[in-house]
Amino acid sequence: MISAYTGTAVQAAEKPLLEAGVDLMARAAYGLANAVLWRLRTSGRVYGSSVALLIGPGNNGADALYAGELLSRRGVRTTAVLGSERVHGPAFAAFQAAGGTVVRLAERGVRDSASLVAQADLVVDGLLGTGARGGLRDAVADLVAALCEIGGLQVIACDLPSGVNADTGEVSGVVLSAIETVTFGGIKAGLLLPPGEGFAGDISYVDLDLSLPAAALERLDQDDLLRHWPRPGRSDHKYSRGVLGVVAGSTAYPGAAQLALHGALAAGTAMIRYLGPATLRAGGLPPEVVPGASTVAANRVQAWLVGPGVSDDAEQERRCLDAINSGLPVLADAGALPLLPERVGPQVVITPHAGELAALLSRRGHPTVRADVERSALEHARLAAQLTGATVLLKGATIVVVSPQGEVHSQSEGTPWLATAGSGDVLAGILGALLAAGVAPPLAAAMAASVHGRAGVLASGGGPMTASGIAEAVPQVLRELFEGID
Ligand SMILES: NC(=O)C1=CN([C@@H]2O[C@H](COP(=O)(O)OP(=O)(O)OC[C@H]3O[C@@H](n4cnc5c(N)ncnc54)[C@H](OP(=O)(O)O)[C@@H]3O)[C@@H](O)[C@H]2O)[C@@H](O)CC1
Ligand SMILES: [K+]
Repeated sequence: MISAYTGTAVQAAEKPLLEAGVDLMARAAYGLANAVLWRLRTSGRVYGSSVALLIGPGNNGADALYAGELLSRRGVRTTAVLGSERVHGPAFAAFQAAGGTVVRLAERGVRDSASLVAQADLVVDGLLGTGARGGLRDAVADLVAALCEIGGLQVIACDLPSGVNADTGEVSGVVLSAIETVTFGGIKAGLLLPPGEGFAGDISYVDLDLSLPAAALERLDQDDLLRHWPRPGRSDHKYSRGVLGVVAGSTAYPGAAQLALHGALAAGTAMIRYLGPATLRAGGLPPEVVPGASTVAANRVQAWLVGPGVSDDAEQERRCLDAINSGLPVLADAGALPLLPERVGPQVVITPHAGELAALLSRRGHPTVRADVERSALEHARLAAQLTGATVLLKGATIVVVSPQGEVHSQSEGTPWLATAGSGDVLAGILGALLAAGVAPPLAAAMAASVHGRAGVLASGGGPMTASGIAEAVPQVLRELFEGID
């Protein structure tokens, strides 16, 4: 499990150590300098290479300056570009004493400073850290915009990319994309949330031995999947492993039902009862799927998966609603989302993409557009969980899961190739399988996101793939997971 924290929590945990005289900044700077040295070494040389340091007014800038001091002493040509009048005095003095060059943005101007920075082998972003309020401003924002336009820079972010909110991953204004973020004391939640994660690159962690509180966000790893993924015991039979009821598809969208069913079967559901249009029941179903009784109430199942491909079909919509109101664990996706009652219980999971989440919030009196959700995903997913009472899985390159109790997970094992029609239906199937097997909604949602991403990577192999291919790859992902386990 990877745990991540708010900036405030990390700062609070630093306080007692700082009061006891522990030089945390020296440890942070040492970690940052080592990351830079490693990058320089792997790209050819340390001695005589050049590093530009972008320096802000606070302790984030101080970390970068102290790292610059260490780099200068190793023979690196360092240039600090001071973004503001204010700078951490002792760090600045140490940097200068080690022979670093200083450039003031206000004197040198944006264009000149940008071309100077762009000539460096590596750039360290020490403009803003956990003390930031909002994004980069004024000439510093112009400098970063100019650097983004030049492009191709090798940037290492100090603690977090400046302009990314440490707690939420929200991005304000312009942000330099890093190849690596060296983060101190605790991984900041914003580094594992969209859109911030997209700017962070690889995350390196410098341990400061802090006593941290409960995590603000958790990300499952391979061990968590192995520990929690349901596996049949010797005495299990097809009913005891959990029966999934599926309400999916319509005459207009038969494929979505197919993909959701494939996803659920691939993820290990032993018994599926399907409710849908006669045309689909008559021959278009995978042979393993059992046609269910026509009403929701007449089917004995442990969980429901409703909504994929449901469109303009009153009978299917009635079934979706009955399933949502059944009190059983239920995953409501796609066509079921507009049918969601005002409040539901915590056994309900909804799986919107950004546009669907915006529509859901707008229907509930919070006018929202897709771009709002994309800019601050966590905030909007959290609001939806609070308003509906459901666990929310927000789809995207980084998937965010928020439970109505406020638990937050994020997963990003996937590949951009996963953005393909039907991919979400397969995800719904995987998640439905876990709910039917009795896994609690937030954990089920995070595990489904993880396995869906891994299956996408396997199916893609670096190239295009189909949604069916994702479902076909799921058993292989699980086989590799269980390898060596009895
Ligand atoms: N304490 C320690 O020993 C350790 C600290 N650590 C490091 O410290 C970092 C946190 O340091 P920090 O609290 O100084 O915050 P940071 O973000 O550097 O600067 C805040 C300054 O910027 C200003 N400002 C705010 N928003 C702004 C904006 N949008 N645009 C422009 N300016 C803005 C704000 O101004 P003010 O609020 O005073 O007006 C304030 O002066 C943390 O990320 C980690 O790197 C680690 O080394 C571990 C040990
Ligand atoms: K930074």
